Amino acid sequence: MYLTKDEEKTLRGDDGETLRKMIEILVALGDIYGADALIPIKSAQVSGVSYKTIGDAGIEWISDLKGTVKVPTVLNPAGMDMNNWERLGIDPKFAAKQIEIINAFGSLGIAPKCTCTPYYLSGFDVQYKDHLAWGESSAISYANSVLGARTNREGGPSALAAALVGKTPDYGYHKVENRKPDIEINVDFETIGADYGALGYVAGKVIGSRIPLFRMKSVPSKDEMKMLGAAMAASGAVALYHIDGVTPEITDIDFVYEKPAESVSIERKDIDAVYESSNALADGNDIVTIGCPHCSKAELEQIAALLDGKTVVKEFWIFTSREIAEQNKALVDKIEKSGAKVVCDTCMVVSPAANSYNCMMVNSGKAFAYVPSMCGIKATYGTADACVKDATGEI
Ligand SMILES: C[C@@](O)(CCOP(=O)(O)O)CC(=O)O
Ligand code: SF4
Repeated sequence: MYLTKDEEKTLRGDDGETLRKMIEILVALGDIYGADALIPIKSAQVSGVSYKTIGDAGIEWISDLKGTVKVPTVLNPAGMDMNNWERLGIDPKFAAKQIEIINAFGSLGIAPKCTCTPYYLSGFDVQYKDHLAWGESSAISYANSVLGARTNREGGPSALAAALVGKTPDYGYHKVENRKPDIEINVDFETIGADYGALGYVAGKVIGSRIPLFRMKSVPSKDEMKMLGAAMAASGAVALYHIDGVTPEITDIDFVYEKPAESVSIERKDIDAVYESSNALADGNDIVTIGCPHCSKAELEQIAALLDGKTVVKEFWIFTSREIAEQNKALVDKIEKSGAKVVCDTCMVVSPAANSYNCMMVNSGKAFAYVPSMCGIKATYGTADACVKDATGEI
């Protein structure tokens, strides 16, 4: 891989041991995947933040690093709400470790913004064709597909290396020739709300790590595309998808591609089966969660309206970023008046808070895929409306 004189100096260790180690990671990745150079990135999002997922080895790795990130950088959700961790019953020993992790990232100049929806944050805007180094699979999918930006699926260390160096190796999804669709998915029926998470859950299993081109009857909103992409990245490994007539790259006349050779149709009954699989768990949900990925303002508005005048009869947690919660205090108050809890910086999957429950109801195809494996508890699937009805004891 070609390196500039300055990059060579960094690799020799002239800029210190941390930057030497960081550029070494980038060069190794570039060599493995055939990159010809390092390219500047506009922002980074570092996953591997929760003590639940990185443990003591992760703390040690981050704590050894010195320096300051060169681009705006945010963190993926941590294992707890950093301002209010007692509320969900987090063990103080876990909290101490989590605070240590956030402080270690802080000493590298990374603000404690812990979210999988960095694209909602002010000062973190993403433009079409921007190069990024993001780590969380739903955020990557949203950036590549809905925003038309360019990022590979970075692991925790490579996203942090890119943040500290300000560059990433130019391979994979950074190259336009690797962004062409290679499977067509036809969805010839109307879809709305949680249908998109169920569709992503079904489609991800068919697509694997390929790039789908959806032909859809309905036009999804950005929040619906967020749910579709998150689910496909969890049940499959989809990092980029196109929707005919909707997403920016496929509607760009300069984007040259051929009709994919393989074409698959997903039927309404495939989506219904996701909702229905939940009925098999007869003993009921003892907790309901929404916000995988983190809620937008519009999603908080929807939950607040659905909860209006009602009281929850079981734990109901709604996850969002701290910035969205702070910008929408009235909505948060409205939701919490019902007894539901709006929780920041963390989520149902990366926090240990839900581990002691038996069965969680979700409106997210991604959470539906991950809650059983990462929290060791059962999951049921329903619309936001059904989640609210379950939490308030109406069904
Ligand atoms: C499950 C996930 O959303 C969060 C956990 O990952 P991490 O601990 O932040 O690396 C990661 C992903 O799907 O990319
Ligand atoms: S599991 Fe869901 S809420 Fe948690 S970080 Fe991933 S996308 Fe976000």
